[in-house]
Parts: sequence; structure tokens; C-alpha cells
Amino acid sequence: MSVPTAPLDPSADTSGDAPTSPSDGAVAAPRPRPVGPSIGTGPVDRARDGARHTARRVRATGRFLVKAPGQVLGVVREATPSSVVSWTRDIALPYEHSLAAPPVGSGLRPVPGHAGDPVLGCIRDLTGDRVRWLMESNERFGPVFWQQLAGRRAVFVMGPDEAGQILVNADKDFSNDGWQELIGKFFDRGLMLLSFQEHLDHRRIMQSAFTPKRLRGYLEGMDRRISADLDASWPTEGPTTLYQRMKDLAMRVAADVFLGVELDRPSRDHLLAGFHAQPRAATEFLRMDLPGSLWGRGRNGYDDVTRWLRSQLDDKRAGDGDDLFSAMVHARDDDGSAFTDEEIVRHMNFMWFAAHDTTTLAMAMMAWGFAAHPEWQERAYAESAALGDGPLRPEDLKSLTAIELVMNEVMRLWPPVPVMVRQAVRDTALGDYYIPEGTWIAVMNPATHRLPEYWTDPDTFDPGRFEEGREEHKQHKHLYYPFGAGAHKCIGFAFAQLETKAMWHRLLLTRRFEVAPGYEPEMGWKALPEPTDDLPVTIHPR
Ligand code: HEM
Repeated sequence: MSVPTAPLDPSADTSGDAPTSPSDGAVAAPRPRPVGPSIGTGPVDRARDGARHTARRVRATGRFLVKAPGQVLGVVREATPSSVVSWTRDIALPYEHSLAAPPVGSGLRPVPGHAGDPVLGCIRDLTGDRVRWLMESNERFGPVFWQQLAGRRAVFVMGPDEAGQILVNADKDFSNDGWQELIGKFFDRGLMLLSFQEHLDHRRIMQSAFTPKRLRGYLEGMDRRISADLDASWPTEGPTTLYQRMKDLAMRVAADVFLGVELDRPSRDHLLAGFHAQPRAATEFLRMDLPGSLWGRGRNGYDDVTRWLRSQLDDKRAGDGDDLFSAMVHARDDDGSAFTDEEIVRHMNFMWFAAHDTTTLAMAMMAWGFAAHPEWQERAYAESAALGDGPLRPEDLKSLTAIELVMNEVMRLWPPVPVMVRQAVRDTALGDYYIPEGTWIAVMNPATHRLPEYWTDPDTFDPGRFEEGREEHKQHKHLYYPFGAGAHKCIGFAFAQLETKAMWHRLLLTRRFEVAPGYEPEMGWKALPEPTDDLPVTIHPR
């Protein structure tokens, strides 16, 4: 959708006179007439309010605005090299509260918000108590607001209508280039960072790694690995912490299923450290390659992982493994097109990032869900016990409904991918908000998932809200989207559900989990959400 622009109106009220506040260089305005650079600080003709105003050029956009202290009064529409002859008058807005002035006559309204901390913008809010910050912003500004992020203005979106419009992207107004700027140093050319036709072409080929036949093969492998590791190295009794333990197991499952190689312990640890470091560096504020810095570790991790992936290509091509890497090497679309070597390496590197922390978080937080709510644990156990401990088949998974409901609920409260980043490719409208070209957009599912006008007691753990008869998530198509929506919807969502069910089926058959009364996990939101206390639980044998 593009913005309806009003034709220049020669009868528009033009007023103003002489100098104003210095431009902050940040307020964008829609499609002005070109004016000569010397008008930058020229006087504005025909002042009506007797005040002194100046037209100033916004460096970032090349556009000219008429400003008074603390306000954008209008957009220059016509000018001579020495003075402004016409400027819009009806957009007087305190500029610290509006993203950009909508075009006159468009009927659109500006996105409200504020810059936040002058240096860090909203970094502290994003990495601190993200949910509280979003819910407070929702109350103050509504479901769409802007704040400064990494030196630029970003629009944060929480309402289901607006989230749906962006993710479905019917008019192709939003590209995924926002992701590129944020994490492109590590995941350049990963599927999520591609846009439009190129993205569709790559996704079509990749889809062949997620067919029901492939998924069946992955399930067999994961189930074997999970059973073996639980038997060999998980405690059956006593107090322990669960998050890192869950991550180690998820990473081993992923090494089997994704890479299809038995790595010795040191190589596995080395690669896993590389996979672990990249997403953490990618969302780091300090982007300098200093020794020991997160950024430096991320860059080393990237080099290690991509070098290793390249070294495996020939073997993968020669074999017919069931792993994702082999599937990618052999993947063809209907026309027989395949990926190049470099594309496979980049896709595999991103795929790992997209898959490994996400499922870990969901599976780990389910431990808290089950332990703190024994009625759900017992219900899930009964369903697993009814299946027995034979090898899991995809059709068995349908009966594990309690695991599914608990998974849904923890992903509502703590979505493992807690933001979806886009960039406006042209001036456009989001609902009735005006979004100028180039704006970063962050779609915030942690907030949509807790909007009090839709969810009953949104902060309460209540998996039954997803059950037939209640189905709160169905009030709006885009009220619940832990896996995203539209063309970029998670390609691994079925895989994630298989893995989670396989893992919890095996855990529940052999163990019971308990937490201290009243214990609530503390969540950190640095790169992806993770519990900062490693999730202390007590395990009892079944
Ligand atoms: C609980 C687990 C998971 C969650 C919550 C999750 C969530 C998401 C979300 C929200 C997106 C959309 C991002 C956007 O629109 O900007 C996404 C994309 C993606 N996910 Fe997942 N994911 C999970 C597991 C996985 C797994 C297991 C894999 C791989 C096997 C995977 C691979 C991908 C890929 C490749 C994309 C990019 C898709 C595209 O751009 O077309 N994810 N994921």
C-alpha cells in the first residue's frame, strides 16, 4: 500500500517567518518539492503568528521542514533559493512525539513515540524487562509507537491488525532488509534475510528438506538420540538446573539431525560454541572486534562454523544421509535448480541459528510450566504413558495434546523469536499510521501475546486457553504468532513441534519435575529470551 498524497494546494495557508530551533536532522516528511540547498536556513514568508521560523533541511532525507522550538510546523512545498513561498500549515506536532508528519490530505496520522535515551535509545528497554516496557508503551501510545534503536528510529508494532498487515505484506511494502542491518554480519544470505522473489525462490528449494518423509526421518533420529542421552547423562533424582542441560541435549539432537555427523566431543564443543556465539554477537550493541568481546567471539564462531561446513560439502554430496545438511545439498525445485556451495553454507549457518536456541527455550520453559503446575504434568504424563515407550511415530504425536497446549502457552508468554524486523520500501500506511520509506519496523509478539483486551489474565500460565471451547488465540488471525506469519513464517515449525514432543514424551515417561513453591523464572532478553537463573528444578524418578 502506498500513501495517498494530496496535490500541492496553492491556496494552502502559508505563514511563518524567520529562524527556528536547530534541526535535529531526524524528522522525515513526505515528498516535498525540490528546493535549492541555500534555502536551508532561509526565512519563511508571510508569518501569520508573528513568530520567527526557519526552513531547515533534514540531512537524512534531503527534505525541508519549517520548525519552531519543539515543533515541526510544516513541510516546505515551494521555495525560491532565498525564501520559502509555500509550506503546509496543518501538521503542527511536537516533534519529539511523532515519527514523521503525514502528507497533507492523506488522512493518516503520525506514529507517536519518543527517542528514549539519547545514546542508547531503547536498548535498555529491549534487553531489560521487555514485556513491561512494551505493555507500558501500549498503554501510553497505543499498539504502534516509535523509539530510537541503534541510532535510528524504529517503529514497534503490537496490535494484531498491524502485525498481520506487516507479516502478510500483501502490497510488498516491507522488505526483510531490517534483519540484514541487525544480524547481516553473521547471517548474510540466510533465508530470513532475503526478500520478495529471491526469498521465495530459495524457500521453495529449501522446503524439500521439510517434507513429511524428511520429517519422519528426522523424528526417528531425534527420538533415538534423546532416549540414549537421557539414559546416559541426565539425573533421575535430585535438585538440578535445566536450561543449560536442555540446551546441550537440543544441540546434540541438532548436530545429528542437521549435520548428520558423529563429532567427537572437542569438535562438537568447538562448533557448538561457534553456533552459540553468533546470535549473541549479532544483537550486541558494541560492534568492535576486541579480544574476548562478544562481537569478536561471534566473528570467530562464524569463521569456524562456515569453514567446517565448507569442508563437509563433498562428502554430503556423495552420500544420501537423512540429515538436513544432506537434504539441502540434494534439494531441487520443480525446475531442477539447486543451491550453490556458498548458498548452502550460509543457509546452514542461519538455519542452525534459527533452530537451536528457539526450541531450547520453548522446551526449557515447559519444564517450569509442568513443574509449577502438576495438574498439567500429570495430564501430559498420562498421555505419554498411554503411548508407551516404543519408538515414536509421527502419527503418535497427535495424542500428546497436553504437551502441545503447554508448549503453546510458554511460547505465548516467552516467544522464542521475540521480534520480527522489517523495513518500509516506500512511504506507506500501516493501518492509519503514516510510515515513511526506510523506517525500521519491529513486530513484537511478546506484547501481542499479552494484550489485555484479548487474553484472560494475560500474565497467568493457563494452557487451557488454547483448548477447544476457549481458543482465545482464535479471536484474531494474528493474535498469536510465535512462528511468525506470511511468506517468512518459520519453515521449521513442524520440526520444532516434533522435537519438543519427542523430548517431553521421553522426559515425562521417566521423570517427574518439581520447583520450589512460588518460584517464577527470571527472563533475560539479551539476544533471544533465556532464563537467567538456569531454571532450578528437582527431579523425581517415575
Ligand atoms: C520453537 C521453535 C521456533 C520458533 C518459535 C521459531 C520462530 C520463528 C519465527 C517467528 C520466524 C519468522 C521470522 C520473521 O518473520 O522475521 C522464523 C523463521 C525461520 N525459522 Fe524458525 N522458529 C523455531 C524453530 C525453527 C527450527 C527448528 C528451524 C529449522 C529447522 C527454523 C528455521 C527457520 C527459518 C529458516 C526461518 C526463516 C524463514 C523465512 O524467512 O522464510 N526455526 N522462525
